[in-house]
Amino acid sequence: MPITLIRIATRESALALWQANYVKDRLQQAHPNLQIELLPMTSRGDRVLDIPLTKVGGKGLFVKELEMAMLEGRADIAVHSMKDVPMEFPEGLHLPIICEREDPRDAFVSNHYASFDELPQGAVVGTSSLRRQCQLLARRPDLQVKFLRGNVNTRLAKLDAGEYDAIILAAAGLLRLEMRERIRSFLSTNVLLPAGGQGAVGIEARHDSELEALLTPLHCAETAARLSAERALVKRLNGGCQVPIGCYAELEGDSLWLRGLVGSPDGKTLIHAECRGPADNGEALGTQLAEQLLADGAGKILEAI
Ligand SMILES: NCc1[nH]cc(CCC(=O)O)c1CC(=O)O
Repeated sequence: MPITLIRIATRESALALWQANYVKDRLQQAHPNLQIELLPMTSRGDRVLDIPLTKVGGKGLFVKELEMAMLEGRADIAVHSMKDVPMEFPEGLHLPIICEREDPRDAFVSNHYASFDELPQGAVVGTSSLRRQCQLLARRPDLQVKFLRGNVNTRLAKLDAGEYDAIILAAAGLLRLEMRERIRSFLSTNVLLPAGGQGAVGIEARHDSELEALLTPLHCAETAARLSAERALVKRLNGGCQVPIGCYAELEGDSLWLRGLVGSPDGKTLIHAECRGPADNGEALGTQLAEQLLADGAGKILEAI
């Protein structure tokens, strides 16, 4: 029996729903006769959080629930923000598709200041990402970094309530939610190296060659090559989205240029490294750069977290 229906398990946050609908629309374009349904899933308790606080077997509760739905046959695929996707998959599941990357940069969002450089002495900046915190403090030790969690709309509401002079968010989330006007400026990757996978969406699925063939038109080989290097670096450093690791790969013809960074949360120590290598072996490149960061002292910083 050929596949006639694909069910997409998704979280219910605005961003998760946007991403699921994006995959749905693109799949529908590629296969007009295919039936595609969303299966929105409410998580216990912490559904308002973008970064799940509760970890189950090393994974966020959300990811676990989406995976259960696929393993139990209630859903066929799940759509993830690649920067939040774990490195390991349960038996029977894998991540065959990586879609074209949106803008990978972080965005400066403020109601009073046009750019990071305009922030006055001692300004309060909202982020709960150690990666952002360490890089911003390295540049501006006078700033006060203040805890900020929640989904994109929650974070913006807290900014608007006056709790922060500015907040830092992934540009991709704001662009997808049609909130480009909220972005006062983009932070260059030289100032703020993104998280591995930032801005890219991936599709997790059961092992099934027919399903995979249907999904193939959504795959972006260039994005996948870049992310293979970034994810290998993060994997070698045992990092998730809660650690102060930045990494970013760009294609230069057949070659990848990979930059990586590990920083102490106070921004006093930043370890940078970069390397170039063949684009068809990003994994080796990522591992190699992670080794270099470790040789330069990254291990000590990461152990202290
Ligand atoms: N960790 C939260 C998260 N996961 C994915 C995105 C959106 C951007 C993306 O897809 O990389 C965000 C929001 C943010 O970091 O501001």
